[in-house]
Amino acid sequence: MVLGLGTGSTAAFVVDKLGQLLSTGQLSNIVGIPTSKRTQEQAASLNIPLSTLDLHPHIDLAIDGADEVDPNLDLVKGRGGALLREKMVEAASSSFIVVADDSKLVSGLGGSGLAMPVEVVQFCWKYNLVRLEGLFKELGCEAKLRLAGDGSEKPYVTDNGNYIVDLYFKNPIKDGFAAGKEISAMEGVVEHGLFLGMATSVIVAGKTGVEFMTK
Ligand SMILES: O=C(CO)[C@H](O)[C@H](O)COP(=O)(O)O
Repeated sequence: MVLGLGTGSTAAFVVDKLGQLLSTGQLSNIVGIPTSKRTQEQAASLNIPLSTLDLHPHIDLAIDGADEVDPNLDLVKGRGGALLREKMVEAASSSFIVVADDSKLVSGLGGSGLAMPVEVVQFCWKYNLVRLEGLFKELGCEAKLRLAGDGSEKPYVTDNGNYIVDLYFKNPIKDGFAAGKEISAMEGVVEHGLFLGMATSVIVAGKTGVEFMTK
């Protein structure tokens, strides 16, 4: 079985569990396709066999976390910075299961007030930041370059050598597909964090237990 291995604090639990199941012999014959360098390092440290999309262009199942989940199982992903590889791996997967807690549930994407990331090339990133903010002006969008988070003014650099512009919306996005299309059409945009029509099911943990959301 070819498994897409997600990125983030939730996906890390999944990777840990896979490592444990492999080491106790409860699982065998799997190969993992990691969605970030972080996940690659974690999986390698647990002796999970790894490969690439080049060698395994068809993935059976991907498991990952999400930042926002709407009632249609459309997602915002990439606050962990791995959106490009996540989207490539998850788009190549026959099934894509999201694991999240109920704080991630929103009625409309962009509605959490937290970031919706867009990966952009480093060249003239400010030009694209201004264009992205202008695109969603009527939603009260504020665009910010993501920083490395080490207290410096250095930008965060993705595994692919790009920057991230985080979009903060005052109002949720009405038409995710139209928004995604417009963002992707911008020269210099590499990928955006709207994962639409991709999740097969979502496992949501809440105070009262675990709920399965399917289409
Ligand atoms: O998209 C992601 C990384 O790019 C993560 O899946 C998302 O940010 C959720 O992370 P966490 O499980 O830590 O809340």
